[in-house]
Amino acid sequence: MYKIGLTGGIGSGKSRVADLLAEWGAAVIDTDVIAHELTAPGGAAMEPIRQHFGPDVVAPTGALDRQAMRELVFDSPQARQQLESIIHPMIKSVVQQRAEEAQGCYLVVVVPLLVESGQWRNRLDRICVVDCDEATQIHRVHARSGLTEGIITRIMSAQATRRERLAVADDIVLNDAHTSVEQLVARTRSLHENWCKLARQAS
Ligand SMILES: CC(C)(COP(=O)(O)OP(=O)(O)OC[C@H]1O[C@@H](n2cnc3c(N)ncnc32)[C@H](O)[C@@H]1O)[C@@H](O)C(=O)NCCC(=O)NCCS
Ligand SMILES: Nc1ncnc2c1ncn2[C@@H]1O[C@H](COP(=O)(O)OP(=O)(O)OP(=O)(O)O)[C@@H](O)[C@H]1O
Repeated sequence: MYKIGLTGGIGSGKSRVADLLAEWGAAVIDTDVIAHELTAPGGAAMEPIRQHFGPDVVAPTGALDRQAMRELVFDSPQARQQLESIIHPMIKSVVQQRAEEAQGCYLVVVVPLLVESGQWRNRLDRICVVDCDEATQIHRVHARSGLTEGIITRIMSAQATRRERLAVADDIVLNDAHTSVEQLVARTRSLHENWCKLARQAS
C-alpha cells in the first residue's frame, strides 16, 4: 500500500489533517493514539514503565500518570530516552500489524517524531509536513489543553525545528495563524487528490 508519513510539531494540526484524509477514504494509523493505548490501564507499556520509573508515574487506575511523566521527561533528556526506548519499539510493531490490515486508497501514518527518530523514512513513500509557526503552536496547545507556555516550550525544544522538518518534506500543508479551516481543507484536499493518483500509479 502507498504510504504517506504525516508529521509536524506539537499543535501544528496533524490530527485535523489526518481526520480529513480518513473522511475522504485514506487509511490512517496515528502513533500518538497507539502510545495512548499502550499506556492505558493494562496497556503493554505499563509494566515496563512501572518497573523502570516506579509507582509515582502510575495513576490509581493503572494508566500512565501523563502529567507526572510529562514533567519528568521534558525536564530530563535521559528520562525521555528511557521512556522512548520502552515505548517506540512497541509502537513500531503495532504500526506494522495495523498496516498489514489497513484498507483505503493509501495509508497515512501520523508520526510526530518522524524527523527526530530517523527510522521511519525508509518505510514511507512520501513525507508530508503540517507546517506552523512556533507562536501559533503555543497558542493552540495552550487553548486546547491549558498547558503553560513553559511546558509547551520544553516539549517543543525536544522536537525538531520547523526548518529541520521542512528540509525532509515532499509535501507541505501550511497551517499557520493566518490559515482558516476552509483553507486547511482546500490545501489538504489537493494533496489527497495527488496522493490518490500516485497510489494508483504505484499499484
Ligand atoms: C510524555 C507523555 C506521557 C505526555 O503525555 P501528554 O498526554 O501530555 O501528550 P500526548 O501523548 O498526547 O502527546 C502530545 C504531543 O506531545 C509531543 N510528544 C510526545 N512524546 C514526545 C517525545 N518523546 N518527544 C517530543 N515530543 C513528544 C508530540 O507532539 C505529541 O503529538 C506522552 O507524550 C508520551 O508517552 N510520550 C512518549 C511516547 C512518544 O514518543 N509519543 C510520540 C509518538 S511517536
Ligand atoms: N487552521 C486552524 N484554525 C483553527 N484552529 C486550528 C487550526 N488547525 C488546528 N487547529 C486547532 O489547534 C489544535 C491543535 O490541532 P491538532 O490537534 O490537529 O494538532 P496536532 O498536530 O495533532 O497536535 P499534537 O501534536 O499535540 O497531537 C486543535 O485544537 C485544533 O482544532
